[in-house]
Amino acid sequence: MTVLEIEGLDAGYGDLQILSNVDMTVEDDEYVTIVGPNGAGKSTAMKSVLGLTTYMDGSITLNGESVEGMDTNAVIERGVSYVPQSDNLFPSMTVRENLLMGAFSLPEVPEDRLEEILNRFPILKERQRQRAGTMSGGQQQMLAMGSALMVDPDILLLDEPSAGLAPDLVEDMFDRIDEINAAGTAVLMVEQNAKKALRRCDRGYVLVNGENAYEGLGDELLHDQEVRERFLGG
Ligand SMILES: Nc1ncnc2c1ncn2[C@@H]1O[C@H](COP(=O)(O)OP(=O)(O)OP(=O)(O)O)[C@@H](O)[C@H]1O
Repeated sequence: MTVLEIEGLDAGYGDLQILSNVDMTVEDDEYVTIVGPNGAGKSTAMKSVLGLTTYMDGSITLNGESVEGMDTNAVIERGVSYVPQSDNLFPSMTVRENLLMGAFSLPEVPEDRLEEILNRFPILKERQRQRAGTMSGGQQQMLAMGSALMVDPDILLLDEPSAGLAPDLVEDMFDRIDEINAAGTAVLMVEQNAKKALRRCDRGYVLVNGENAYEGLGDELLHDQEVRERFLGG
C-alpha cells in the first residue's frame, strides 16, 4: 500500500515558490531517498508533508487521506514522524526523558515501547540517564531517531541524518536506518551523502531547482551516467 503520495505539488514560503509540480511516492515498506544540489528544495519537499511550508497546488496523501493544508500535529497523528536536521532533541534532558518526550503526542505511551527503542539502540540504553547535550553528534542523531520512533510511525522522515558525522558513524547510521525499515517503517530521507544513500535505499528522486529531474531504483540512479556526472561527482 502507498503510505505517501505527492502529486503535482507547488509549495514554498509565503509568496516565494520553491517546488514546481513535484511528484513522489513511498510504499509502506519502502526506503526512499531524495538527493540533489544545495537549495534544490529537498527539505522543502519533506517539510511540505508536515504542513510547514506554504501550500500552493497539487496533492499530498497519507495512507489514502489528503493532508494538504492540515496543521503539523494533525499530520503527525496520521502516522508521520520527522527528524529535522538540527535542534531535534532537548539537550538538558536525559536520554530517557527525550525518548518519552517523543511520545508526547500519544494519550498514553505503550508500556513496552520505551524498552523496545532502548533495545534497538544499545547506546541509548547504556546512556539513558545521561543528558542528551553531553553526547557525541552520532549518539545525538541516534537519540533523535529513537525519539521519532516512539510513536511507531508508518513513515519516518529524516532530513540529512548523516550531517556532521565521521565516515564510520555514517555507515553505522545507515545501518540503523536499514534496520528501522526492515522492521516495517517506511523511510523518506534527504541526504547530501548521495552515493552512500542511493546504495542503501530502494528508490531515489533527484530534485533540481524545485522540480523532479530523475527518479529510479537506487542502483539505477547510481549507474546512470548523466546522474553520476551531474550529481554524484562522476
Ligand atoms: N523558511 C524559509 N523561508 C524562505 N525561503 C526558504 C526557507 N527555507 C528554505 N528556503 C529557500 O528554499 C530553497 C530550497 O531550500 P531547501 O532547504 O529545501 O533546499 P535543499 O535542497 O534541502 O538544500 P540543502 O541541501 O542546502 O539543505 C532555498 O533557496 C532556500 O533558501
